[in-house]
Amino acid sequence: MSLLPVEEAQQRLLDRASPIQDIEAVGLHQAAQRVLAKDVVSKLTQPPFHASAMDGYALRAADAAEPGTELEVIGESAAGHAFDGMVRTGTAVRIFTGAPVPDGADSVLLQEDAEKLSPRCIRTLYPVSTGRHIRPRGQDFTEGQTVLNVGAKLDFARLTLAAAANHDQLPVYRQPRVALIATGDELVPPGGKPGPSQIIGSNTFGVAALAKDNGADVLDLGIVPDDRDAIHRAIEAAQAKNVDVIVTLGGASVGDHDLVQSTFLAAGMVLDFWKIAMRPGKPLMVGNLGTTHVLGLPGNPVSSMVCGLLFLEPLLARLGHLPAPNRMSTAVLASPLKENDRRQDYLRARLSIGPSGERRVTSFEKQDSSMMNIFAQSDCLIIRPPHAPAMAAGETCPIMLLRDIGH
Ligand SMILES: Nc1nc2c(c(=O)[nH]1)N[C@H]1C(S)=C(S)[C@@H](COP(=O)(O)OP(=O)(O)OC[C@H]3O[C@@H](n4cnc5c(N)ncnc54)[C@H](O)[C@@H]3O)O[C@H]1N2
Ligand code: MOO
Repeated sequence: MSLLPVEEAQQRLLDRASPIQDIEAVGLHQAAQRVLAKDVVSKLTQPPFHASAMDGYALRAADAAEPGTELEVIGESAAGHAFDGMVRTGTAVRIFTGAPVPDGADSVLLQEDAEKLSPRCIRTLYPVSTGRHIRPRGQDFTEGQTVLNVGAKLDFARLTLAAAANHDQLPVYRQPRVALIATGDELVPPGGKPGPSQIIGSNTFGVAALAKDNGADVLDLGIVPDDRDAIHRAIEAAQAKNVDVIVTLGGASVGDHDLVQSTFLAAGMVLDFWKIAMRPGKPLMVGNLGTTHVLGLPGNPVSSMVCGLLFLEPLLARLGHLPAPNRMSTAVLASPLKENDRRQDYLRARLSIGPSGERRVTSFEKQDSSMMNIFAQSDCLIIRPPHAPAMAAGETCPIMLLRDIGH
């Protein structure tokens, strides 16, 4: 099988994926960052009454046209406690922010603009115009109005609007369910004391975090040894949970102990493609087990992270009705790059801001795909297309952002 170009591999993966249609109703706290499955129609009008925007006095603007007018204070309207009388000429009602404006009043005079002569009498110091400091009923939205559309991701602002529109539950699409299976006899979980020839199985945590960032519900099936039966049991465990995606970590290459592909094939997986013209990440495998997407990520930590960014992230976005995060940008090279070979290269690199405010990028000298320390220090990946010619410092190159500068 020849090496597949990255973009073609991404397209083939996405062509097979369709957004999840299952809908569930969840409480508002659970709804944060989820995607709306139906329009949200307001159940009430907001504000539900003409409301004061300030602390002061509700009155008739005509009474306050001339500063120095004395008005009788006939009552009080506070938030949650309306005044149910009528404001007539020559009278005012003490009012507080958020309180209903009493009948008859058409404006609110700031308390700073009034002199309190006695508990029942004020003198106006400034004129006030009609409607001043009053939030009209329905100014924000009205009952029956569509305030949010299907497909909206419920960020903090939209969630607050949905709550204000009197919804305590919201219909959202089911999150994509992702099972993670790390394979390798050498792997032990973090926190213990690795024996001779053992290393820490770390990739799961990064891939899980990336999947969660992209809206997934993650099931970590732990570490399984390089053993067909053990891998098969993990596949069955994933299937029992009806996951949408199974991600394996390691065992994707061609060694005698790389058993992932053969075990999945024996379990019925239809292989879509294997081996991509990219570095790192060449042995990436993609297939389908029934309706479940299978992503076999290489074991080298940087390879699995880069494959996660390039393949798992857009897949989860598609399944979850979201646009894939746009990580693409450009930067000015701070140091030259040599010509590239046939694999699309993703060079770990650091960003800085140049003297004219331009974004400058410096690639790390060492690019070994096992080096997580360098990857974690990288702000971006410089993209080097297959056979890209050498580039001089000062030229602009495409990059893929890993995080915002300074984070
Ligand atoms: N003869 C060839 N050998 C290799 C090729 C090839 O084309 N021909 N490809 C190389 C490339 S490129 C990569 S990438 C690796 C990936 O191989 P595998 O996916 O089979 O990965 P493993 O062999 O299982 O592991 C590689 C490396 O990563 C460590 N590892 C594995 N899982 C984890 C984990 N969950 N957390 C942390 N580290 C992990 C593992 O111990 C190995 O050191 O194959 C090359 N070989
Ligand atoms: O493609 Mo591998 O991921 O170079 O180490």
